[in-house]
Amino acid sequence: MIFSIPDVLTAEQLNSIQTRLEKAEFVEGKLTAGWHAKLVKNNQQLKSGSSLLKELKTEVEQVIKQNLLFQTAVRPRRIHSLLFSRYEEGMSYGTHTDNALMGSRLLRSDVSFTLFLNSPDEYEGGELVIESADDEKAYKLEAGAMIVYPSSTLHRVDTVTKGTRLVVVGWVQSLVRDASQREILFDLDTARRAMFAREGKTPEFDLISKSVANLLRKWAE
Ligand SMILES: O=C(O)CCC(=O)C(=O)O
Ligand SMILES: [Fe+2]
Repeated sequence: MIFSIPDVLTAEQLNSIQTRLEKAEFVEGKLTAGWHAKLVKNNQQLKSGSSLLKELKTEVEQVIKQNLLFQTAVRPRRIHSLLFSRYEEGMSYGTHTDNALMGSRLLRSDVSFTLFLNSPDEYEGGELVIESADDEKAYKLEAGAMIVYPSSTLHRVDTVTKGTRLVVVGWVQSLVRDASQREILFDLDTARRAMFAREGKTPEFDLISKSVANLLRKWAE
């Protein structure tokens, strides 16, 4: 399931993050890419180990974690490996797949996300393109919005031909590893919330709630 979430960050939060990033030290993105992704990764990212990275990571993780749509659709166990990436004119990230296990703790990447930190008006090109078996789709969202997609895909960032693209990318180890199981839970949860809003706590709502809980018990790890 690929979906977007608008307004994950407020204008104030975006402003504050942008201001802090303006003065920050960025390094070559290749430093954190796997051996094959290195060949096609041409961007910059906030220096790892810096206190600013720690501070921003905590802030952004906190906001993402609290988003209800994210919680129900992704079921995060760990949000991890956040990178603040910058693409200047001429930069891109060619077709690749994300590493399955990341960092020294070998956290699994079930779900990938890109949270856009500046407006699409500020740059040309720079679309995130996600491939499927017979098609591909390009995403370039408003500042503060986030695109969420399965880590199992091939994807790329097209060349920025003008301006600067600023994003946070990150990965999630989900409580529910299987994407089709996550989708069943998401659909049932969405349906029961709609029923609750319309009719309150009916016996049908209770039955669906019971199923959601029992499926989670079966599938969560
Ligand atoms: O910048 C993006 O939107 C995605 C970057 C990406 O694919 C990655 O860092 O693995
Ligand atoms: Fe990627």
